[in-house]
Amino acid sequence: EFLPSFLPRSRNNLEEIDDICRNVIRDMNLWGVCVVNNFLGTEKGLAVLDEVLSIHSAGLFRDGQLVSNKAGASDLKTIRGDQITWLDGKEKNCQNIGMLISKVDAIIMRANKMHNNGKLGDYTINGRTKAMVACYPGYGSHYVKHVDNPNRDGRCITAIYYLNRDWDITQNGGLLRIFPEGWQDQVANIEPLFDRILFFWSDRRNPHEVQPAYKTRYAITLWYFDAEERNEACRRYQRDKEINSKPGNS
Ligand SMILES: Cc1cc(NC(=O)CCC(=O)O)nc(C)c1Br
Ligand SMILES: [Fe+3]
Repeated sequence: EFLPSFLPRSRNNLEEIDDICRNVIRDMNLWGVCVVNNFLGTEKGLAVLDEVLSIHSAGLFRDGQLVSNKAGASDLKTIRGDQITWLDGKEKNCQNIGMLISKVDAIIMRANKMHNNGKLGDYTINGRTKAMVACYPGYGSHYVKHVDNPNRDGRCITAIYYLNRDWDITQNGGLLRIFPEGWQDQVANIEPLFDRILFFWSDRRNPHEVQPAYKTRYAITLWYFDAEERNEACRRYQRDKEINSKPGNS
């Protein structure tokens, strides 16, 4: 319907981006972890979910690694971990995933500029991985406790967008538990709720695990690079490759 022009414009998305940036900067510098709910709004969130569901039903997810179940060797049944696929968001029928990626980029790049002369947590962020779309198929699939970037591969921030509607953690499991360094014995229990995005430092400060999920659980992950750490990792990789390619080396 026609809206009289004198009505206040809805908060434009730059104001919204600024608000989110301030939250991200504060929480990352205070806790190393930041949760933002209602990131895209229901309608756009559902559009992203639809694209992920159609990718999944098209069988484009690579089977996740096999993890032996808790019963150990006795019971040979193995449980698939997460199934994943990598997207840059420009593929056909992925425009909403592409819009999500652009919004996360806008937040990270703006937060990077806003905070003490262009550094977020003393990082200079200049790139990221493709988007990793992950699906935990349920039936107890989980992800063991790990650190995303234990050996300075260049990744400084992990961003995970969750797509799970009507998620009941008591029935469906799939809790992400982070054990932030410096929090003493406190842990961060993150429910993988629809339209929620989570940011955390990718290095050893944030070991985390996904507890067994009993309903299909979707997430889209982006990892952002720190320029210096990434360049150093690439130089190390090149050097190792040269050393290993010389005759007589292992
Ligand atoms: C493939 C891969 C997946 C993940 N995912 C999570 O940690 C789960 C987070 C969540 O879905 O809540 N992490 C690493 C370091 C690799 Br590699
Ligand atoms: Fe991880």
